[in-house]
Amino acid sequence: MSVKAIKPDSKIVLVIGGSGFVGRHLVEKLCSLGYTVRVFDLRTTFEHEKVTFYNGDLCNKQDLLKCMDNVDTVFHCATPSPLSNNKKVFLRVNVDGTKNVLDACFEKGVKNLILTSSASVVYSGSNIEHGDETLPYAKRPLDCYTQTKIQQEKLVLSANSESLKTIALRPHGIFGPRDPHMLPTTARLAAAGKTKFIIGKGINKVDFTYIDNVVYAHVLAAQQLQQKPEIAGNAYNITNNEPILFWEFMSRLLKGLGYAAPKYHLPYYFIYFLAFLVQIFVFIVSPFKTIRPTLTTMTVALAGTHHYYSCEKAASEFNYSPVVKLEDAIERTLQSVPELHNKHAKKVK
Ligand SMILES: NC(=O)c1ccc[n+]([C@@H]2O[C@H](COP(=O)([O-])OP(=O)(O)OC[C@H]3O[C@@H](n4cnc5c(N)ncnc54)[C@H](O)[C@@H]3O)[C@@H](O)[C@H]2O)c1
Ligand SMILES: CC(C)CCC[C@@H](C)[C@H]1CC[C@H]2C3=C(CC[C@]12C)[C@@]1(C)CC[C@H](O)[C@@](C)(C(=O)O)[C@@H]1CC3
Repeated sequence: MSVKAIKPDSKIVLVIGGSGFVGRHLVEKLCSLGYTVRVFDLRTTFEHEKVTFYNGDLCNKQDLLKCMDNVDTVFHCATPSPLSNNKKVFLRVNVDGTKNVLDACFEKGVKNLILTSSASVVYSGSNIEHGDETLPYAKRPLDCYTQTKIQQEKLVLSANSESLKTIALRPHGIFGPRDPHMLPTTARLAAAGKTKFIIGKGINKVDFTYIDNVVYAHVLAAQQLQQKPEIAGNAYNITNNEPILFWEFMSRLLKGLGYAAPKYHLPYYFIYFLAFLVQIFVFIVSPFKTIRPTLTTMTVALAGTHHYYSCEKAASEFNYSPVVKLEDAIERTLQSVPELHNKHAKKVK
């Protein structure tokens, strides 16, 4: 089963957050398949002759209603930056904003809503090995991003109905060209000399998901929601199906960027406690100054524990399987970094 091209301009789709990393890759794929694509976002970050851009705030339902006439399917992939540290904004966008998206979908007769959720909605900092969708939502999420992603997913899945089919896709550790989070943060930390250390023993395995596989899953799910109503109302893990040692993956990126791989080990619980103290300090000064630390209990836990997931449910219920293997994905990602283009071009198959 693969994603299908459609009769050109026979279906109108809306990508909320379409100017972002996942959103833009999704928009480009949908256009290539013949969809009429609209983008709703706070900002416009690119031009495309086949795309109609609507600038607005999904927290303002009137803004949303303006772009939803005759829309068949909505892809909701808007979020404040996961590494920002603003609880109010997360609650406002991921929870109140998602309520607006659902209300607008019902008002405008949208048939399908695909939410880009996150595998971390079941992660509270303990090891997860081959975790499937039966795992409960994290009772104590490590940050307000994750807390609001849980609330968001619950809202979307409980809205599933005869008139609006909803589905939540849970990618994990998305990377690829134009990623604004993982690679740039890694490069910034490396440039500051902060990537000499391995947090913990370095034996924790994690999932990373190449952007083309995430986009493929979104289109596949959207194309099957109507034919397979049984998949509606469900959440599905979406990964590369190739769990890798976190520090091996990071070392590949760092060496690809021209930096040395981390080599000195730091005790995991010591760094976790340090991160906890940093967060207390950030909270104390927050009335006076907003600080966005990279060292948080969430990022330390992600760097020091197992967190990889099973995609068997997506494979069996809507035939998902990754279209780009991890090795190729890493090379393509490094090749996409302008200053590294020539160095990696020859390696890409
Ligand atoms: N990047 C990852 O590793 C990852 C992993 C799993 C899930 N996700 C999920 O994928 C989705 C996309 O993430 P991304 O990495 O592309 O993020 P991103 O920051 O690149 O894009 C998010 C987009 O949402 C827009 N947005 C934010 N607030 C808005 C508002 N109030 N109104 C309208 N638009 C608004 C932003 O302008 C931005 O263009 C998110 O739902 C995220 O939770 C991301
Ligand atoms: C050498 C350094 C330790 C490198 C630091 C890399 C770090 C910036 C990334 C490593 C794992 C990434 C990650 C997300 C953001 C960037 C990292 C922390 C993530 C929190 C982004 C939001 C997603 O929804 C996420 C929670 C998910 O489940 O995919 C991400 C988890 C991994």
